[in-house]
Amino acid sequence: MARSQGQLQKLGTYLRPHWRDATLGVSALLVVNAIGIYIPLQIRNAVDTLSVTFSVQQIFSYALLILALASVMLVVRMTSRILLFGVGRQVEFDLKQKIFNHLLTLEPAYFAANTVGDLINRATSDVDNIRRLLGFAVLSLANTLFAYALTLPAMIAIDARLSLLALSVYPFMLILVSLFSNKLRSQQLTVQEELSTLSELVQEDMSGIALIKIYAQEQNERNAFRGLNRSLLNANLKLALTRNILFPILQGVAYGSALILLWFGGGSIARGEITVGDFIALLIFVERLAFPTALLGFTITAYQRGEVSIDRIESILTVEPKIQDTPDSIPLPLAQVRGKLSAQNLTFRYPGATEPALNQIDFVIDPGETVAIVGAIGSGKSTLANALPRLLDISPNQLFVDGYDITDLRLTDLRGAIAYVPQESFLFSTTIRNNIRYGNPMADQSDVELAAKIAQIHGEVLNFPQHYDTIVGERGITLSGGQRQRTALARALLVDSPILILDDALSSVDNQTATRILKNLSEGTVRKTVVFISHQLSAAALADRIFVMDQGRIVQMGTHGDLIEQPGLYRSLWEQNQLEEALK
Ligand SMILES: Nc1ncnc2c1ncn2[C@@H]1O[C@H](COP(=O)(O)OP(=O)(O)OP(=O)(O)O)[C@@H](O)[C@H]1O
Repeated sequence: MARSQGQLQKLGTYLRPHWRDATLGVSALLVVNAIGIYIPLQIRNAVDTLSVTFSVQQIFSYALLILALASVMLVVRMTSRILLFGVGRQVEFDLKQKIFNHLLTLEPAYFAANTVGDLINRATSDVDNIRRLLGFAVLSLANTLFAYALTLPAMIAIDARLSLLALSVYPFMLILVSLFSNKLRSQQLTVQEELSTLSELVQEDMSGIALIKIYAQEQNERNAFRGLNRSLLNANLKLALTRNILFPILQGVAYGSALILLWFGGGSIARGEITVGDFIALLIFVERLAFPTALLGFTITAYQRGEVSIDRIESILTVEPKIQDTPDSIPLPLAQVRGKLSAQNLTFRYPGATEPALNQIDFVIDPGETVAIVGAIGSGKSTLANALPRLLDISPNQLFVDGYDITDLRLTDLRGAIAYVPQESFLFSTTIRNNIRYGNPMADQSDVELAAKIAQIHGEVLNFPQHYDTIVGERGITLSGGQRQRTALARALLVDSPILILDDALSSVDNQTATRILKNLSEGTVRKTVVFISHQLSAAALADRIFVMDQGRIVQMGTHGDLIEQPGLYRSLWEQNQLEEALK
């Protein structure tokens, strides 16, 4: 009960911004129902008057009145539908906006724990359920309520006994609908599931088309598709069968009540208890109530489905971002950032992990210094790169920018001070120009080109069909791994932040080009602080200093010259690297 109250309150909050439209829509329904009562009463009067004294003029004036009323009812009904379905659509818009905005506040770890498919499902199907609930369900609930509240007294005023007899079959309609609606719902769900399995197969096969051809698996894939497509067909046929059974039965029940009325009403007319006009009015009233009654059953199902969806949506909206500003966050304007980075006893453990990914790390990196971080796979290099712009939930007093604890700094300022190129270079489906100026959309062409030149991609962009206007990504041309990485680097260079972190961001670029890029970076007029994470030791060797990581710790620090003099991990990595180079 308390849960249901909570859901109703939530519905109230969703509706509140649109209360005017909702109230107008519901009021319009009241008018529709009032006219709906008035018309049968006029028909009764017409029949009764005309059976006593027949006149063409009177028929004409009754017909005109009924036509006018029916026209008004039509327009008001349309208005109520436009308003109420509009409210559903508005709430759908608001919720989608709210979910998307909220998702943008959450840290990457949240997305690692929740699949994108599930989040998209909540933002589409669940929001859709709420839209239906607020459009269709509010409309039908109000309609049923008004229909009964106005029609019942009018019917009882004509003949209470006949009215109750005629309506006695309607509870069966409700029971039938609620019995069938559970079945309809589970069958609808099966159809949706079968459809998404089929779509997943198509999506996967189209992405892996080269693999299918290389392994000559076309026939197997065809068979798999046929199997899934058949399951979808079966699910659709079952759903159609249930619908095709239910709707004629409902119609039958409605006719049943008309039959009862005929049976008992005939006698009442003969005994002079009601007039023929009364009888016709009753017949119309009973018919009027059939549709809202059946709809009530579906409304209850829509409400139950909506309740589940409210829970699923609220479970996203109530997640508190772990990494966010506090009222005491300190601003750090870009112009004041010097670019000093330091760590004190930095330790970080991923949720559920037994070993820390970063273990008691200490360092100081001076403004303008280029530091390479090298080490074995899984030694914690990317974790350190993610920790600096606070993409991970780092505890206070461990990491500092210009002496400020990063957890005290305003997030936009901290991230504005750091340009970060992650391991996976992600490009949006837009032009190369827009990809490069993603962090600075107002940058002009000369800035875009300068960044592209430093990142050693400019020459290749000029060879593309539309140069900087070439569309890349899913809807455009496919760039090679190295081209993607250098485009992502140009994007980071364009924002011109004093600190640049490259997380293995040049792994697909050949050693010579990587070395040239690193030289470009260290030769700028205003030197950036560069953290260069790499497995390419020949490029890393150019750095001012090298940090060597092993199992979450920095085990060695120094210049390339110093480090190859000492026995240790760096020297063995370097010797291995030299051997590999010689064997190439
Ligand atoms: N999201 C995560 N959840 C749990 N453990 C993680 C997560 N990301 C990384 N790890 C673990 O943390 C450790 C450090 O990983 P990290 O990616 O920082 O290493 P790396 O040195 O960058 O490796 P590589 O050179 O392969 O990029 C590894 O043991 C890894 O399995």
